[in-house]
Amino acid sequence: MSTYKLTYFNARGRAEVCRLIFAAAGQKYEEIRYELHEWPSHKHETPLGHIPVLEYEDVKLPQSVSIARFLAKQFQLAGRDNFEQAKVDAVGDTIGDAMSKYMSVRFERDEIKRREVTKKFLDEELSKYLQNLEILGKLYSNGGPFFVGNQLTWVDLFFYDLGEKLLELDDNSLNNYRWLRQNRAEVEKQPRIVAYLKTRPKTPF
Ligand SMILES: N[C@@H](CCC(=O)N[C@@H](CS)C(=O)NCC(=O)O)C(=O)O
Repeated sequence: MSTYKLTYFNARGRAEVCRLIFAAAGQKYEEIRYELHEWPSHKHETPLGHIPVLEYEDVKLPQSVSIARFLAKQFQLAGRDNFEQAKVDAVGDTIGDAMSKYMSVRFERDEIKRREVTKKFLDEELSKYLQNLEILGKLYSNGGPFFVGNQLTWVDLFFYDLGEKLLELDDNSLNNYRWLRQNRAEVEKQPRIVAYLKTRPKTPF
């Protein structure tokens, strides 16, 4: 049995940051990927009725960002000291805000409304999140390509994932954000990430 078991849909969604952390750490884990129709009969097995859930030491941990932070600390991807971790968290919370907004837009059930909110998100709302992320990147990166302290942390992986989602929505969405594009390019060069991206299951979102 693996030390870590991650349960989510057969999708990247909110679990992909955790999978990227496992990949960057070279850590093996067990994975359950539910198809949508399988989920209702498993919902009651989770602490809060939603996924992702990480099982560790026979305990189930919900909340994607809490799981990501825990894994990052386990694998030294959270920042080298307390203050670096605070900077990493400030970036992570800013990405989290953008991710929550993206999720509400992308998975709006009513199709007409979804088109409206997607347009508003892309035309009016997204730029503030991305500008804020560039500000933090330039502030904490010491001139390097990673968000904090010249080394890869989980928030570089978190932004890699958010960026992929944004580019799926609009392939011009990162055009005005050179620092953020370079940050993603650097993540994409990491050998373990290269290997993971090549072999991960292909899913629509
Ligand atoms: N804040 C939670 C949100 C979790 C969440 O809403 N998960 C969705 C999938 S992305 C889910 O479980 N949906 C099925 C349901 O609520 O029944 C997190 O970040 O993990």
